[in-house]
Amino acid sequence: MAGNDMLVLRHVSKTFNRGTATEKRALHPCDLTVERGDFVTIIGGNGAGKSTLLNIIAGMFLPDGGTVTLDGRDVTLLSEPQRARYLGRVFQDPMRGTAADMQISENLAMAYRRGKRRTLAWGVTRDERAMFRERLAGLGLGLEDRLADKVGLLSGGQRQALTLLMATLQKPDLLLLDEPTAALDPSTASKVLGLIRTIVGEQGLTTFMVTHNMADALSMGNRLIMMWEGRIIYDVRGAEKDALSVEDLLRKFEEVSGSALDNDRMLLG
Ligand SMILES: Nc1ncnc2c1ncn2[C@@H]1O[C@H](COP(=O)(O)OP(=O)(O)OP(=O)(O)O)[C@@H](O)[C@H]1O
Repeated sequence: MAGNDMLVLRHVSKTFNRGTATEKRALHPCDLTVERGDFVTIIGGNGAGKSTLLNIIAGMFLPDGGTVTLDGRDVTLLSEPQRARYLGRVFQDPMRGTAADMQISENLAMAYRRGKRRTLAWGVTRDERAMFRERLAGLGLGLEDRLADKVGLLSGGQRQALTLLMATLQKPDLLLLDEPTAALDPSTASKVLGLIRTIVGEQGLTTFMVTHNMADALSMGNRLIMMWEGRIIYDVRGAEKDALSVEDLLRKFEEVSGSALDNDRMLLG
C-alpha cells in the first residue's frame, strides 16, 4: 500500500435484512482510496448509502464482505470503541456528540483522554483547563469563559462547534462529519462550516463530510463523491472539482442515474 493512503476500502458491501422481505442492498461492493489530507464531500439522494459508508468506516456495523484499512492497519473487524481512538466524528444531531449534563471542561477532558490510560482521580487538571480555554477561544464563540457550564445550556451551533473541537482535540486519523450543519440555521451553519475549514486546514486532517447542500459540497474540500443506490457514481478532485457548478452536478447525476435528482432535502445552495 502506498504510504500516502490513509483509508482504503476494498470491495466493501452491505445488505440489510438479508433473506427477508425487507432485504436492502445498501452498499454494492465498493472500492475507495483516500489519501492523507484529502477532504472528501459526499452527496447523493435519500437512501444512496452515504451513512452506511460512514458507519462501516466508523465500525458501527461490519461490512458483509471486503476490508477497511486505516493508515496501514486492517480495522475491518475492530469494534466501534476500538476504532474510536483513530476517528473523530460529528453527527447531524447536535445532541449526540456531547454529554448534556456534564460541564464543558468535563466533556473536553473525556475527549482529551480518549485512548489514553485513565487517571485514577477524576477531575480536570489545571494544565488541561488552560489548554481547553485556549482551544475554546479559537472557536470565537465566547465558550472559553464558560468552562464550568453544563453543555445542555449551549445552543445547537455551540454544541456542534464543541463536538468538532472534541473530535479533533487528539488529532484523529480520520474525521467523519455526517451532515454536521443540517440541523442549524443558515448563519450558524456557515459559522460551523468556517470552523470545520479552519480546523481541518490547520491540522491537515483527512476528512469525510456528508452533506445535502450541493454548494457546500462544492465549496468545501478537495474531492467530491456522488452516491446513488449504494454505488459511488462520480468521484472528482482538485481543479476539476473546483471548476464544477451545482448545475454540473445535477447534470452528472442525471447522466449516470438516468433520472433527475429527486430529493426534498437536497439543497441546491
Ligand atoms: N440499520 C438498517 N437496517 C435496515 N436498512 C437500513 C439500515 N440502515 C440503512 N438502511 C437502508 O439502506 C439504504 C441506505 O441507507 P443510508 O442511510 O446509508 O442512506 P443515505 O445516503 O445516508 O440516506 P439519507 O440521505 O436519507 O440519510 C436505505 O435504503 C436505508 O433504508
